[in-house]
Amino acid sequence: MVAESPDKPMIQLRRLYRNFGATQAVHDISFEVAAGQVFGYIGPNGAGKTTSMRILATLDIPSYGDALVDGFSVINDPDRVRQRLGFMPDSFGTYPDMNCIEYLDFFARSYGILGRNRTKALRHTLSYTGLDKIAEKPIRGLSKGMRQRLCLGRAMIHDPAVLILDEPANGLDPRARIELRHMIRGLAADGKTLLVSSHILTELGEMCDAIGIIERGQLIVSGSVAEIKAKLRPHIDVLVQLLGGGERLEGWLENVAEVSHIQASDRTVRFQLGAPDPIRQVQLLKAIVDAEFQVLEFSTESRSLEDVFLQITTGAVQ
Ligand SMILES: Nc1ncnc2c1ncn2[C@@H]1O[C@H](COP(=O)(O)OP(=O)(O)OP(=O)(O)O)[C@@H](O)[C@H]1O
Repeated sequence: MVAESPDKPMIQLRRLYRNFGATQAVHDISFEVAAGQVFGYIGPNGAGKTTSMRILATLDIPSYGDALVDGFSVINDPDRVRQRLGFMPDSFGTYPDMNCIEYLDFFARSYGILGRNRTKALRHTLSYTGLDKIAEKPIRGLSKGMRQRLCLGRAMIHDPAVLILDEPANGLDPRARIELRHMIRGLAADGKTLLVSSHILTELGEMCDAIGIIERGQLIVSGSVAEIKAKLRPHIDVLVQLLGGGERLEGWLENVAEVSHIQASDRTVRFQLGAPDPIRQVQLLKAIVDAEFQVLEFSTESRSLEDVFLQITTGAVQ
């Protein structure tokens, strides 16, 4: 099942609130995820990610506001939401004595998938998650990575248009993380819409079309990774490598508008340029070359996602 219109929002949070006594676990969160997009939901422990995901998965109800999946409200139409949504929780119960195929078959039956369709769904899920070679292995013998795959398989067995994955990369080794990233991008390429949480921004940055950063129940910032970086980056860092004359370039740059924080040695000059506009960078490079500095390399250094995350969040938990 995939969405018909590519621009249609498949996930919508509309002014969502969830209080537990005095704790405002989710406080006025709104965002949308368009069909076929991967949205990274990032925040420190206790930020409110699981609470909002559980509401989307119809396992909890909001104190105020609404959440919609494919246009259906979790409050008014939870059954339709469940048909369209697969949820992979951050901790999950597996049955150690069952094998992979029995486990997936159990969930396929629970979704009412019958006969040939069930055989097809099982075959597709086992092959997609790479579990086909160990389909008959008991769950108790599976590695953490294989268990995560099995749980993803369980979430996708009924071919939902939307997948909600709560910290799927948690505890995985680097190879398993890369494989997970490929599976997530593959699902998006097949037209699925995904909401994926993590408390590590770099884990998600590269695989997401957009991200939202949540802290203490509030969405602090959302948008594409590039947009968020640009929003938070009033300057760019420039590195110039020269054949020599770095100190002379330092003196020259002191008279250039929007240049600051210059650090120079004979062959290397670093500085900040207060305009992220690429045209300005091209003009500056041309001016440096025209002034007869022997430039070997002119590069801009992009700030890491970790830096961006640290700048946005205060690390506060409740
Ligand atoms: N059932 C509950 N009863 C009381 N408080 C709760 C309940 N569920 C969550 N909370 C509180 O709500 C806040 C948000 O928790 P939530 O699990 O949504 O955060 P999270 O971002 O998913 O964190 P983590 O990364 O640790 O899973 C926390 O302060 C948590 O203690």
